[in-house]
Amino acid sequence: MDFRFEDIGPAEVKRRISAVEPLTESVRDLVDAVIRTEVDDTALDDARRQIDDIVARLRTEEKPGGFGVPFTRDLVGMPWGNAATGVRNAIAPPLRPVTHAGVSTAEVTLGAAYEGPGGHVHGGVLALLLDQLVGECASSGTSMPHFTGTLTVRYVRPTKLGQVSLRAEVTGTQDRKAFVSGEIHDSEGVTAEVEAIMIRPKEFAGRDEVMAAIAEATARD
Ligand SMILES: CCCCCCCC(=O)SCCNC(=O)CCNC(=O)[C@H](O)C(C)(C)COP(=O)(O)OP(=O)(O)OC[C@H]1O[C@@H](n2cnc3c(N)ncnc32)[C@H](O)[C@@H]1OP(=O)(O)O
Repeated sequence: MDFRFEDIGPAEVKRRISAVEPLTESVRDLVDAVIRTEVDDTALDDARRQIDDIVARLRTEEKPGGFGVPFTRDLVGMPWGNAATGVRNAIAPPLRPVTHAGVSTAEVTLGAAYEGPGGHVHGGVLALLLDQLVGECASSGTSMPHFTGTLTVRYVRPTKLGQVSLRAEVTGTQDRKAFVSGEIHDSEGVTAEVEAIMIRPKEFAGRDEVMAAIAEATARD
């Protein structure tokens, strides 16, 4: 598992997010524009050249592999490359889950980039968002990371592109397992339901073990 530690606090986290997030939003907008544009072939080719120049500039300094999940000195995770929530990831819609009293919720707008059946959301995207939400729900309930063991999605009916809301709740626990139920709604009601078995890996017996795993990974870097 790629854990790292960075000796930074909330002000530096905020600065880094505000520096990169506008770029992520612009790239998300770019993805949408490439899908929907009706400009001619010359304009498409011109756009490609300009984008290739920008990519080359960004790649002059880059990390190997993925972004990983660095932790701050307060043990706050920074999963900024995460496919569902990452503040650096233009593929992420992004999902912004909020957990209160054991219930996780999120509202997100899914546009052209998330299409599967015409005018409707791709089933894999719905599974991605539900997976993330049940993960955050199980993990925030115990303040310990839980990974997805089994995720069962029932697609009730097609989900219209546009705004959707998600909800997840822990329905039971047994040793290192948390059982989580959830659902997705579009403007006309429930479109998908999920049942998940989330598991806290045995190496994470408590906060001390998580700290040790982060320290070990940081020392390896
Ligand atoms: C805040 C963070 C939010 C992140 C959200 C992101 C969610 C994700 O996408 S996580 C990525 C996808 N998931 C993974 O990659 C997980 C891959 N699998 C694993 O790492 C391991 O198999 C793991 C951690 C799930 C279980 O391993 P381990 O801790 O060794 O389990 P093990 O000791 O064999 O079994 C413990 C219990 O879980 C059960 N179990 C094990 N695997 C599964 C499974 N896949 N499904 C259901 N139950 C399982 C066992 O039967 C056992 O139950 P019991 O105690 O009743 O006998």
